[in-house]
Amino acid sequence: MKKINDLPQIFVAAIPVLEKLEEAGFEAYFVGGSIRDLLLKRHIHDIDIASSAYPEEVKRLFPKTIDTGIKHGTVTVLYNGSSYEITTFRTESGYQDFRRPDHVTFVRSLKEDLKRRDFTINALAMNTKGEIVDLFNGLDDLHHHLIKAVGDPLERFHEDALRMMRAVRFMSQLQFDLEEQTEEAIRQLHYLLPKISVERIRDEFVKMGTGPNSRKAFAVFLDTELSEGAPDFAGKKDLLAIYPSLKFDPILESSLWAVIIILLKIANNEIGQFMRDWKNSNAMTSKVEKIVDLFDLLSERAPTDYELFEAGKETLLNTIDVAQILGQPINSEALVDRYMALPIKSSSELVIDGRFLIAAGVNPGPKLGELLTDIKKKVIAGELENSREAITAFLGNEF
Ligand SMILES: Nc1ccn([C@@H]2O[C@H](COP(=O)(O)OP(=O)(O)OP(=O)(O)O)[C@@H](O)[C@H]2O)c(=O)n1
Ligand SMILES: [Mg+2]
Repeated sequence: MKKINDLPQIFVAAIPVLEKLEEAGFEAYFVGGSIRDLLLKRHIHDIDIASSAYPEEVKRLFPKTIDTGIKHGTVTVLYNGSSYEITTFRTESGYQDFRRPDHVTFVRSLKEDLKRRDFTINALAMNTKGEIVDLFNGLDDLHHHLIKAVGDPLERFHEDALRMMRAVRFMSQLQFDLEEQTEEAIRQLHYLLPKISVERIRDEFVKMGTGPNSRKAFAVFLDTELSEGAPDFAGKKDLLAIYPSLKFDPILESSLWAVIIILLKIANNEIGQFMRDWKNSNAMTSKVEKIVDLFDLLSERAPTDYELFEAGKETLLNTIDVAQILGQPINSEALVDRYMALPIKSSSELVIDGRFLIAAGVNPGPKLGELLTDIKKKVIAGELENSREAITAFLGNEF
């Protein structure tokens, strides 16, 4: 049995919780993604505990608990300043709608619990001594960098169609290959993806698209037809087929969306709808709109200083990133130099505002806004110094 000797602190801190369950006669293990990430020496963001204790039994053992998902067997235990999710060993039944089941059956055996998990690398468990329980050859698959369904892949994907997205997400994130029969099952069941909520599809899609091997994973996403069930992707395979041959894998989520929108040749006034179809936030949508706008501009001509100012540093750098991913030649160094040389980089850096103009005798109204913009443009163009004296003199000449 493989044994981990120096457990990271995040596990060590939780051991008393597992011990308390064991002392009461129950089984308790660390399970799921944290064991996979521990063995891959990846960052461990949270740990999950599985136990033979039923939720009520867990609640009786610990003074502070929260009913996180009692129906699904999950209780959160507050212990020593940390919170731990403890989920009762369970098998899920009644998957008629291809989503997470709405009722689960609690079981007392670890094996029953592990065999309904998605992939062998996610079906590992570890006890308090650091000993790894590997009932489905997950260690071997981890070693061979393989995403392989536990047992019959068709069953696993019928249980939860989101797992098909998780497969390509892990391919990208972990830089793993997809086992043949698991891939074949996705090809057969790809049409089930629309049963899953867009939010959950989006979260996996973004993890795939911003992972280190997204181009390779995207090829499988297209080849298995999984893409056909994603929002606004149906019938767009030809356009999306460029993705696997991009110059780089996107790292930023905003770059991912901008690249997709550019590949799909989505018109500027339709970006909002596309982003809403994917249930993206308004903040992400406006960020992406600005990037695509600037990208379109840069593809045609050099921007003016005022256009660079209006785009702002974040959009400029993000657009350069997108151009590099797409392999679009742009002189990024010169653009950044020009931006850095702008006399002001945001409107708040202008030494005057509307109130200053009113005090200087300008009548309030639409003309005032126009005058302020005019002054800003002149300052940015280097035609007017950003000082009260220079601007006062300029006003004197104007009136
Ligand atoms: N559709 C799903 C989602 C989760 N799981 C199981 O529940 C564990 C925890 O799920 P989750 O936290 O969603 O995923 P992780 O594999 O932990 O990946 P991440 O690092 O993104 O949290 C998984 O490892 C897997 O054993 C599953 O079988 N099927
Ligand atoms: Mg997890």
